[in-house]
Amino acid sequence: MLMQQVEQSVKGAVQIEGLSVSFHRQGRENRVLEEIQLGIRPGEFACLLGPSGCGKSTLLNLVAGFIKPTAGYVTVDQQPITRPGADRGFVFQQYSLLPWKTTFQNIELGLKIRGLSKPSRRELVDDYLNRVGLYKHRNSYPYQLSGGMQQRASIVRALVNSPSVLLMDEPFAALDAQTRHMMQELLLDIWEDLKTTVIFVTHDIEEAIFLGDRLYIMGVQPGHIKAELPIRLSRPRHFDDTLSTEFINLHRQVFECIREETLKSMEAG
Ligand SMILES: Nc1ncnc2c1ncn2[C@@H]1O[C@H](COP(=O)(O)OP(=O)(O)OP(=O)(O)O)[C@@H](O)[C@H]1O
Repeated sequence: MLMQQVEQSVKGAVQIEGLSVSFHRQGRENRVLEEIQLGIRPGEFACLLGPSGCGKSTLLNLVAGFIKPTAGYVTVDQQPITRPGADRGFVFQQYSLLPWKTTFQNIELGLKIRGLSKPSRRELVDDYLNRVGLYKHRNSYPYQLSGGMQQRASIVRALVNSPSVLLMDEPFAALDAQTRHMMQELLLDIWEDLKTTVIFVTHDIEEAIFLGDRLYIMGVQPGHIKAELPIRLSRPRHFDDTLSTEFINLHRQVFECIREETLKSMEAG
């Protein structure tokens, strides 16, 4: 059990109300998201799925506070989001470790900025590094790590700061299939300890069903929440679960829902 477990479980309520975003380019308005309404409970694992360009990353960036909405708002634990903050950790698709720092130094950075003492930083970071099998690579530089190892370090870097919400934008998309499955199981293992709220963007239907408590399937033109689907598969989940009839039926249901939207966006060119 990780040290931060207890304090995590009651934080991380995300509320999105009437959220719309438009971008302007060369005098033309591009309405990307319209009237998004959703509530994610503390500790919930929510997955955002939808065709390319429907606005998944934009929605995640709004929760992160990287961009501002045209209308509506996001709150985390009743606090309106206006900018990035330590209550939200972010894991990107691209490996984003600082190349001139070791694994340990990359992970401890946020703790150092927050003023944690050296022994406390070492204890916390090493605890996580052991947990994700990276302890012996603590003094390696990012170029010496595989893609999967770098993403494990990126996840730890986000979690070590005890965020209420972990935002993940296709974090495993660049990994090979075997590594991706291992990373999914590892992420669930950690999440089941910490119960941090997770919002996870993915293209991969199997990944979303395997990980999520709830799927938000987005539609296009402009981006909106088309369907909300609770996933009631028992936990802990294992890769074999993806072969069950229940899983396959859910997959089919989600596939059909996304296919309709993909066809719409293709017809619109
Ligand atoms: N900063 C920006 N300025 C202008 N347009 C933007 C900006 N960010 C996103 N867009 C546009 O918003 C739309 C949605 O993009 P977004 O990346 O959120 O979609 P997505 O569903 O995550 O796509 P993908 O699955 O392909 O990553 C796209 O048409 C994109 O061109």
